[in-house]
Amino acid sequence: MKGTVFVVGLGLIGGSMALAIKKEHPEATIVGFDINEDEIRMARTLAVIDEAAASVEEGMSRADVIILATPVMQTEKILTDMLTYRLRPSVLVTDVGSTKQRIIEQAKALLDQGVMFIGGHPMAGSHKSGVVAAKAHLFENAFYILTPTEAVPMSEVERLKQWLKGTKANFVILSPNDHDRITGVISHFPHIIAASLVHQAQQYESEDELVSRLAAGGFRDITRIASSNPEMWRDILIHNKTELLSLFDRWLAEMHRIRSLVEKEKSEEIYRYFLEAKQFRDGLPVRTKGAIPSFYDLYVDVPDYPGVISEITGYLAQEKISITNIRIIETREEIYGVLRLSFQSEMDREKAKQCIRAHTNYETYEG
Ligand SMILES: NC(=O)c1ccc[n+]([C@@H]2O[C@H](COP(=O)([O-])OP(=O)(O)OC[C@H]3O[C@@H](n4cnc5c(N)ncnc54)[C@H](O)[C@@H]3O)[C@@H](O)[C@H]2O)c1
Ligand SMILES: O=C(O)C(=O)C[C@]1(C(=O)O)C=C[C@@H](O)C=C1
Repeated sequence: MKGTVFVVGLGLIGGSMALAIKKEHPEATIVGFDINEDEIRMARTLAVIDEAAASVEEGMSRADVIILATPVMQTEKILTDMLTYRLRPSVLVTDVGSTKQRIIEQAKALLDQGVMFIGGHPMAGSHKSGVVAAKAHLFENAFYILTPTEAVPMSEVERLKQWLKGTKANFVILSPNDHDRITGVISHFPHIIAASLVHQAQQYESEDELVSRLAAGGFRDITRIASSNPEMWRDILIHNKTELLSLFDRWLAEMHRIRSLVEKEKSEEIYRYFLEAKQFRDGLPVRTKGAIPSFYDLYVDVPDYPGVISEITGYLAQEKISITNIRIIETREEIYGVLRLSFQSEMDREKAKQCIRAHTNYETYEG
């Protein structure tokens, strides 16, 4: 598609969106703006944007699509400022913020002026920030939630999806309330827990400096997200306050429940507590990232050492099992990578699973 896409906020998500759009629509012009001039310079050096705008207002005046990719409190402010800007009549405006209710509330004034605003949230990311961490494939196979209001015709939602096709994400439409309730449970509250675990370890560290030196795999896995951008998370907590307050109450009740089981040494119940959590966790489609699992995919947890891919493909070749696609989709900190192998049929996938199990002790999962 031809046109000018203006990205405000050239960080991890804004940069990744710019790259994904350019990949699918090379004829589009990507214009960017960031309050941090270093990010603009870096975005140009890395060819994430074609041009830098002189200001938010200047960039918006020539845009066919506007993507707000700033922390959510900044997005709210920009939405207010936009009310006085001169925009193209057919402009499509969207955001990528992790919360939706407050953003949509703010965007109502813009919608009242006839500007097509569609709230958005690509549900993939990282604890890293800044344009240097941006990747064109960041959102591939992830959920991408859209929260159009009734004022937005479906044809405009389809137009936005066409622009965002390069993300290769699975679009899902939700109400802003449902969005904030669900993301509160599976994203926002877990970030609070991760940060609180780090705080707890830090307090113990003052008593014994061995704490951080011994902090190993489990602690690192569960606290990775505590390394995320504090400004972004401060804004999210304030925006989703109501949901989070009720989650705090439920979490405290949950902690009291397990605390009491431990206090009373209820061994059978403690076992069940972990078993039920394991069963639910193991059933999550974690490795596919997205809504629609690709068929005949097999995921293999592989240790991160050179030659491991050729080792696995070698075993499969010996048994004449052909692979249609192979990809490392995720690297867990330092220990494992996840290898995604795709097959033409269910039978091939089953044979591959047996073959890998026979030759290695790597865990395999279906999508
Ligand atoms: N990081 C994730 O995992 C993730 C995933 C999905 C959505 N989001 C959402 O995406 C948005 C951006 O997050 P990110 O991870 O890219 O953060 P980031 O820190 O990497 O990038 C944000 C950028 O916005 C710029 N910025 C801040 N205020 C600005 C303003 N007023 N005008 C112009 N630029 C401004 C900052 O300088 C920074 O470069 C947030 O709303 C966040 O909630 C984040
Ligand atoms: O992988 C991570 O580091 C993330 O925290 C990504 C994550 C999430 O909670 O899943 C963070 C915030 C977003 O709004 C969407 C995705």
